[in-house]
Amino acid sequence: MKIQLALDRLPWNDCFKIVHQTEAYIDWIEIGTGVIKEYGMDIVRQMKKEYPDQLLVADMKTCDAARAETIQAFEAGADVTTVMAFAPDASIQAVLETAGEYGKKAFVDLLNVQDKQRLDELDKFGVRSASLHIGKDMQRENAGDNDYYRLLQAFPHWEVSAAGGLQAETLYKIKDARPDVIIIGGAITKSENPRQTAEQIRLEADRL
Ligand SMILES: O=C(CO)[C@H](O)[C@H](O)COP(=O)(O)O
Repeated sequence: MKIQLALDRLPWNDCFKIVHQTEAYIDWIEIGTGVIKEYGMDIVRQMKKEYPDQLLVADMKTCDAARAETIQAFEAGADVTTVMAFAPDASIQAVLETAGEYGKKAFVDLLNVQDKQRLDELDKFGVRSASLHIGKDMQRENAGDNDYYRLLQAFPHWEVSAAGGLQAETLYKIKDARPDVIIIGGAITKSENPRQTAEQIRLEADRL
C-alpha cells in the first residue's frame, strides 16, 4: 500500500521541509488544492525539480476547463492530476484523454458521490483510478462508514486511493476499501513530529 503525503494549507517552505522529514516513509507527494491556489504551478514545478524520482500528484480537483487545467498540471511536472466525479461528462473525458496523450494518470475524486449509476458511467468513460474522499467539511459530521469504503468493491479493476482525516489509529477503518494508496494530510503535516508520525503510519499501513 502506497502512502501519498498531502500538503494542504501550508506555507511554501513548510511543504518542502515536511517532505524532507518524511521522504523515507512516503511514496507519493501531493500538492494539495489549497497550496496550488496559493502558489500556482510554481510549487508543482519546484517540487518536481527537488524530487524528480518521486511520483507527484497535483490535486487540481478539476471540474471545468479540463483540458487546459490538466495540461497545466502535467507541463509543470505532475505525474498525476485529479478531476471531480461530479464534473460534467465532457470534463471527465477531456481529463482522461489528455492524461492518455501525456502518458500520465488522472484520479477521479469521489467527494460527495456515492451513486452506483455515476460510478458505472465513470467506468464506461474509462476511469480506472478513483479516490474515496471524505472532505474536510464532511469530517466534522463524522462521515465515512463501512458502506462508503465498500463502494468500489464492484470495480475491482480500479486503482483506489482513500482520503479524509486518516491517522495511524484509524487506518483499520478503510480495510474494506482495499486501497492501493492512502492519502494522509493533517495527521502528518500538523504533527509535532512529522517524521515519527509518518513512520507510525507506514508501520500500520504495512500491517493492513
Ligand atoms: O484532498 C484533500 C482535501 O480536499 C486532502 O488532501 C485529503 O483529504 C487528505 O488530507 P487529510 O488527511 O488532512 O484529510
